[in-house]
Amino acid sequence: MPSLEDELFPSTPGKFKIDRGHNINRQFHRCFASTSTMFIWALFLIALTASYLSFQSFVDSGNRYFTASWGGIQWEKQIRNSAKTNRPGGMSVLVTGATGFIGSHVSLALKKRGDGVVGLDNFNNYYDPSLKKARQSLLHSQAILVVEGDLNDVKLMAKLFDLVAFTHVMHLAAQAGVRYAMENPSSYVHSNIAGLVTLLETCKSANPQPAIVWASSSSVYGLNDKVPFSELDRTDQPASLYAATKKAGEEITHTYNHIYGLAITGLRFFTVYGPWGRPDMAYFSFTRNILQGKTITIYRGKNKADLARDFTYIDDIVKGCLGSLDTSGRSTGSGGKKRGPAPYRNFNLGNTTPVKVPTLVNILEKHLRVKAKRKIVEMPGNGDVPYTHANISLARREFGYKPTTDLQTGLKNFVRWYLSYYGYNRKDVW
Ligand SMILES: O=C(O)[C@H]1O[C@H](OP(=O)(O)OP(=O)(O)OC[C@H]2O[C@@H](n3ccc(=O)[nH]c3=O)[C@H](O)[C@@H]2O)[C@H](O)[C@@H](O)[C@H]1O
Repeated sequence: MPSLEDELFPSTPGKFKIDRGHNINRQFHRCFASTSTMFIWALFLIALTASYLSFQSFVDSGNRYFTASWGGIQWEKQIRNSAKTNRPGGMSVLVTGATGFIGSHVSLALKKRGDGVVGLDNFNNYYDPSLKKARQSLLHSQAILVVEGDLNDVKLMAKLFDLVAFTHVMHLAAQAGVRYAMENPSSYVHSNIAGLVTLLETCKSANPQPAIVWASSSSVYGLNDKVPFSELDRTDQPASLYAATKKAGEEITHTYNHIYGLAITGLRFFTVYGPWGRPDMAYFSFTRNILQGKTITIYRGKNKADLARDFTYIDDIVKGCLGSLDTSGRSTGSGGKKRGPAPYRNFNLGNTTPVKVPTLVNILEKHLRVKAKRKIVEMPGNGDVPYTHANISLARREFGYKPTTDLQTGLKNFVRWYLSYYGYNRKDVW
């Protein structure tokens, strides 16, 4: 069987071998053979160049043939339909991370009140992608299209803005998780830094420029020990790479606001929980392990102090996101040029009531009616902070943010969802 190399480079001299017995025709044959050889070689070179160029353009078309499923007239129509608003003065919002926990809830809430929504998500496997697919089905049932693609795909991002004049971007796509940053640091740089910059570059060039609301994190307060955390407190002591990339995001967004006139709001979320939540988070994995009779590990801080979090319920966070979008103000630039100052804001979105982690476990035990097997260990030095506590007066003043769900109620809703989603019969548990 000929190798690929043999096929690409056939042994041309053999093909034009001259019969040495025909002397009269020798000159003619030699001449003919050399002309033909040159001709064949020329053809061959042209063919080779053409194949190289077409291969290059195939590769250049953004790897999308290999990795993503977007493009085509039908797809473009679906994007435009999904982005259509259904109320006077409605927004057209690009939601990144749309099949994530917060992204799916915010997308549904926007659609429900008549805003147009186009989702974007790369469906990565940081946690079970089937949960993301299930959230996608939910969005699909409400006529929200989620494009499968990566923030770093410059061509896709530009295409989306070619198709729709988005008024707002709700940027929730990120590599989440505080402790995972020690396992896979580059994924944080890829999504939270490079992906953010690609998004901002796209938004800066868009005409009109959208206003941007994006997910920062309570983790930016890092080792700050002044409580409750206020937006005026220092955020220059991150305790994890995750926190450092979120803090960097705040600095990067400030730059784009300053240079290009993009209206930008950063939301510092405080340990968000609830139905359709993230399986990597403590309340979720504790629930799974308690139900499976497995031991849960509870971290404890210095001097045996319990860790505490300002756990914030998803519905309150959704209200905060919508309030931020509604008050975002407008970007002022066009054609990549700033035309005047635009709003730049950062808000805490927390619950204002920190709860100790062992108390969270007590509440789960009560709702699940199963006793947890607990193992208490010293907090490993992997990026955790001992406690978080939000001062939310700024968000309250700007858009009336007022959380109303306590941890008891929120976890009850979560447990109800968990049991039904994973097919538990209540009798199995109680
Ligand atoms: O507010 C944020 O900005 C972040 O919130 C969330 O981080 P955290 O507050 O660390 O939440 P989460 O992991 O649920 O741990 C909760 C508590 O359980 C403790 N914890 C955790 C795991 C375990 O096995 N044992 C344990 O005690 C643990 O020590 C901690 O005290 C998001 O994940 C993050 O993406 C980001 O959004």
